Amino acid sequence: MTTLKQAIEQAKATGNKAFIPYMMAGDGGLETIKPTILTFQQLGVTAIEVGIPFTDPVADGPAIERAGERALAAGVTLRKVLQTLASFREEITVPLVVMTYFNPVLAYGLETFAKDCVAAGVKGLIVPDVPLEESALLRETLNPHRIDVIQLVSLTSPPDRIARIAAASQGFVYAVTVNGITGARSHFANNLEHHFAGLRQASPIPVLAGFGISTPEHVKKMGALGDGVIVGSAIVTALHEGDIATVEALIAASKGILAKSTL
Ligand SMILES: O=P(O)(O)OC[C@@H](O)[C@@H](O)c1c[nH]c2ccccc12
Repeated sequence: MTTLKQAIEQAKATGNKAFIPYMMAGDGGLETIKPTILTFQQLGVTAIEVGIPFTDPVADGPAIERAGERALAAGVTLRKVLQTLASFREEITVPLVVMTYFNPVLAYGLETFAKDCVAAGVKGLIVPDVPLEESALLRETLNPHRIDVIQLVSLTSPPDRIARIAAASQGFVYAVTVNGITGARSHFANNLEHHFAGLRQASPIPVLAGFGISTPEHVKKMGALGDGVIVGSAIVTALHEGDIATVEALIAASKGILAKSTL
């Protein structure tokens, strides 16, 4: 079974940028999880970020917050999501990354959570409310189960902190491309090239850009800065509206972009 790093390297080897769509698990009911994942796989995504609905999603913008409310109203819980994933585990061909806040994991019990993640095909974890300084416990619990703990780097992190985050992150470094919460943006800061150059130099593992990326043009532009992109709100909104053409166009934009250094 492919690891995150392998999947991202494989995208690169075929001349593509990594593309990781975010889905709010159970937006539309638990039964939508399987068809959504199978659709993403068919469209050639590199990995899938599976969001767990939570009552206090401090890092989430309106589109994802609303999706979370819909999923919670449908009775979706972390346990039910992991059970659902495990039920079609053999059909999952790309690495899954669970995105959740720390509280549901703590309530679940760390060790049980790790075991249930393995049964569900989970290869990575993003917990945005656990800062670098507190992240060792997650790595100690999850690494023996071959699950990567992914760290986020913000635009405002000073160089020494960027270096420490890059050294601690696993699978890839999640480079946040805007200040603030998730959600579509119409433009980005103009010092991103410099930021990414420093980040890539500091990081022994791939660097992926995420936050605000919501059009095929953004995918191309942000993809070229690093090793790939993560797209959340735009995908969540399109899925909710049944607009697969938009999902397809976003993914297609990640194909055939050469890395800047090879141009
Ligand atoms: O929605 P956006 O702006 O495309 O950003 C990706 C993001 O949604 C996804 O990775 C994510 C959803 N919730 C998060 C919380 C923290 C970090 C990342 C996330």
